[in-house]
Amino acid sequence: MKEQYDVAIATEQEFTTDLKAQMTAFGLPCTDEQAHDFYYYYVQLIETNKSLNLTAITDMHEVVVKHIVDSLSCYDAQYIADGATILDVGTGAGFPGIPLAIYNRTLKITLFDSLQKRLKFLQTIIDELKLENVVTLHGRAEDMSHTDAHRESYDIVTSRAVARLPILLEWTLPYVKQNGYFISLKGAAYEEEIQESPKALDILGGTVKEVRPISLPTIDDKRAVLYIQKTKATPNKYPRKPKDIKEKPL
Ligand SMILES: C[S@@+](CC[C@H](N)C(=O)[O-])C[C@H]1O[C@@H](n2cnc3c(N)ncnc32)[C@H](O)[C@@H]1O
Repeated sequence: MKEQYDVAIATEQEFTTDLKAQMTAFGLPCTDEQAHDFYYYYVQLIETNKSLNLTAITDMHEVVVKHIVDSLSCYDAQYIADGATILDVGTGAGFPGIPLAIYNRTLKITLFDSLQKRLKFLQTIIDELKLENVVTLHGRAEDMSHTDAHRESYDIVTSRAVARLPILLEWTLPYVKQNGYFISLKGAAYEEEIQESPKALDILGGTVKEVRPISLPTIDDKRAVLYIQKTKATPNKYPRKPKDIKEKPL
């Protein structure tokens, strides 16, 4: 933890210059207002990380590229229309939900996590940045989709770094409205994970519409965004009990 206490916080000018450069390199223009909001989020992330485990990434440039630009790498109006309802499953410190909410304030985003402390941190960001388009939801992904308020209720579900794809599909697809999308932000093993998933996709009603390899500015690693459409209803018995999902993935 000592290291985290010593992390230097960049000035707003340093942060904004880098953020705008990396977002432009990725093809996403960034306004001054958005940059200002992202700076506030970055500072709070680093400050709060001293007492609450939020992220292992604390270097300013890495926060810009690996958290902010990476979160926005899934943003595409072809899939994410203005005003869309989005559930971010396993949002943690708010990725990709908060960057999407700052980038497009018409999106109606629910930040969902099983850890209340992280949601409390996110509520302070929501309040301070007046993100009227964002709410938090506390619970387990496997439980809440059995309630009428949440089942097949979201245009889009997003998730980054939460579970392997066959498990994640059982957690997320029940929340997606028919014809909506589950958008999965994945790391190096994405091809292997897709190969593990045909049975889960078939049972749960998902179809892989696009696998988009992502190349982030200034770093050389393998990642992709998967756009998975909900093409038929998920049978009511899914998701199964947490133990069955983990021990017997579809
Ligand atoms: C590795 S973090 C990833 C956080 C964030 N999405 C990111 O990319 O930085 C995984 C998050 O998923 C949450 N999580 C794990 N299992 C969950 C479940 N069954 N239901 C809801 N959230 C869960 C954890 O509390 C944690 O905040």
